[in-house]
Amino acid sequence: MAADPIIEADGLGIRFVRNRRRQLRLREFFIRPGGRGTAGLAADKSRSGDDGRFWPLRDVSFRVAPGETLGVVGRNGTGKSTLLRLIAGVLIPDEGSIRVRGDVAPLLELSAGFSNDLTGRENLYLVGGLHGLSSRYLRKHFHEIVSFAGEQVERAIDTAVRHYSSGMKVRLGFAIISHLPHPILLMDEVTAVGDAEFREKCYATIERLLREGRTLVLVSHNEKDLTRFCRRGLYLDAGRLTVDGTIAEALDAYHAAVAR
Ligand SMILES: Nc1ncnc2c1ncn2[C@@H]1O[C@H](COP(=O)(O)OP(=O)(O)OP(=O)(O)O)[C@@H](O)[C@H]1O
Repeated sequence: MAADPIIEADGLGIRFVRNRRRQLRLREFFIRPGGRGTAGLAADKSRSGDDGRFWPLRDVSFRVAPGETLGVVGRNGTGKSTLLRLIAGVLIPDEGSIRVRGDVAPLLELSAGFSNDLTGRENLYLVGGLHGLSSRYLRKHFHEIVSFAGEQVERAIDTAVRHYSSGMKVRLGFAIISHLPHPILLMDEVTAVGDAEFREKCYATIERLLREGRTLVLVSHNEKDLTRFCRRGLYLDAGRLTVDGTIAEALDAYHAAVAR
């Protein structure tokens, strides 16, 4: 690989306790690039025990060069979303390390940063600001962002977000996050972002961002999306990375597992 990796996972592993979550609030992880080590966290390394501890992801190593497009596939519960959250810094590894050299635009949990009592306009400035966009930039692009989110959001931009439908929140969230200049895009199911018309707008936006050379990590069960956006594929099997190849190779492994 010629360029320095923009994402580098080495022996990455995380342990969960069933029904408990050790997760930072979204606001705490916003705009936090750099390495996240394991310092002192790997006390008990048992695979799983009577106490409900288990490893949803273990011994995962890979490198991603800038501009690569990576699809992560695997059956339900094999650790795909957990991997995205480790890259985003929402979760901290118990083993190994994950280094991310650049800011991450998390096109995930799109409405998670919103405060329900604030209006759409106020949330736009709040969430955009939390992600590092200046208020000057946000003022300049305000109409563009709001009009991307659609007429319904435009009409309700001075209404408290608690009165928005979940689709409206997702549309406003996507409109804001897709404005970030961050080099790394993380996505969980592109198709979860709304109705068919909005989805087409999202697809066009993602394609534009990829043409600009952004790096994409996409978790999806939708093969059309995976083959449309990703050249490379990781296949996870019960928390282990068993295929790191083209997206077609990763999907073949997935099909073989589903047929078993
Ligand atoms: N916060 C948590 N606490 C405890 N267990 C969790 C937590 N989050 C996920 N899990 C469990 O960890 C495992 C991996 O979950 P993950 O969401 O990463 O899987 P996935 O491959 O993304 O699944 P899907 O395809 O269904 O979205 C699953 O067994 C899940 O039930």
